[in-house]
Amino acid sequence: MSTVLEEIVAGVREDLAARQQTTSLATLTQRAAAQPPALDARAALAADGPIRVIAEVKRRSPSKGDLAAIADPAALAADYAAGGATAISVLTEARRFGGSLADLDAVRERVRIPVLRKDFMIGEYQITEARAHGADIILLIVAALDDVLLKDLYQQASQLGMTALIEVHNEAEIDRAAAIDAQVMGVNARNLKTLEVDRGTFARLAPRVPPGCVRVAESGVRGPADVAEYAACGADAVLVGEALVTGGTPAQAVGELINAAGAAQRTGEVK
Ligand SMILES: O=P(O)(O)OC[C@@H](O)[C@@H](O)c1c[nH]c2ccccc12
Repeated sequence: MSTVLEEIVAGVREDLAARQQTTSLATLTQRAAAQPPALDARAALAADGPIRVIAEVKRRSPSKGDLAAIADPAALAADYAAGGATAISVLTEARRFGGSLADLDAVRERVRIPVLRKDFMIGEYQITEARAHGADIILLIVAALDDVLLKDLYQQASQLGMTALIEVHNEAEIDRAAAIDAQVMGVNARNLKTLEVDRGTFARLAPRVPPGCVRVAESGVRGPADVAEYAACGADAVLVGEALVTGGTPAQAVGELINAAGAAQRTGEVK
């Protein structure tokens, strides 16, 4: 039986093949070269402060189904930025998450903070495509890549000036990410093979993340208390989708997450 991750990647592969028929890599390379340089997302995520929030534009998910219609992704991203988000994550996967490159374009045009293209990257075409559409950060999911491809895509992203958020879910994946000298690691509380969420994953794995590497806690944040907990366990940043798109007041919601981490830090909870 195939895992959820394998099923998602199979769909991504088909959609990718269709795009490759309509837009050549040479065209994307030209468009990427015409973009303003990528913003330094690593520095932004490593900056001082209680916690950095990467706020996600997420319409639906394989685990939860429809979350929010998001008719105007750029307006949502602007709200996130106004609330103090450090970066915006835009899901571009269409089949399971309802995203698109058009969403990425719209968000890129509106905000001046780093933008993450959140997708299932399986080849160099998508990395160039991300830069051509103005992304500053790409996601590389260790569980979806072999070591050779992981390293190739990581190097390509670096050459294009982008930051790679390397996503891990267990000890072995942290070691594989460390082997390519990952500078920004995202510990996903959701197992993409089963979609199960375990909020203890970050606390358990954080000590194994190499020092100097920016630590991002991904998924499962229900509200301020969960962010305070992630911050207390040493997260530099949190990546939040569902709680922000279903909350109704995104700018305020982002502010509350940041304040919760700040309050935890002031009362000495942060280790
Ligand atoms: O909606 P949540 O539970 O706040 O999760 C956000 C984000 O971490 C999640 O969307 C995510 C993390 N890694 C991914 C990889 C692919 C697709 C989605 C994801």
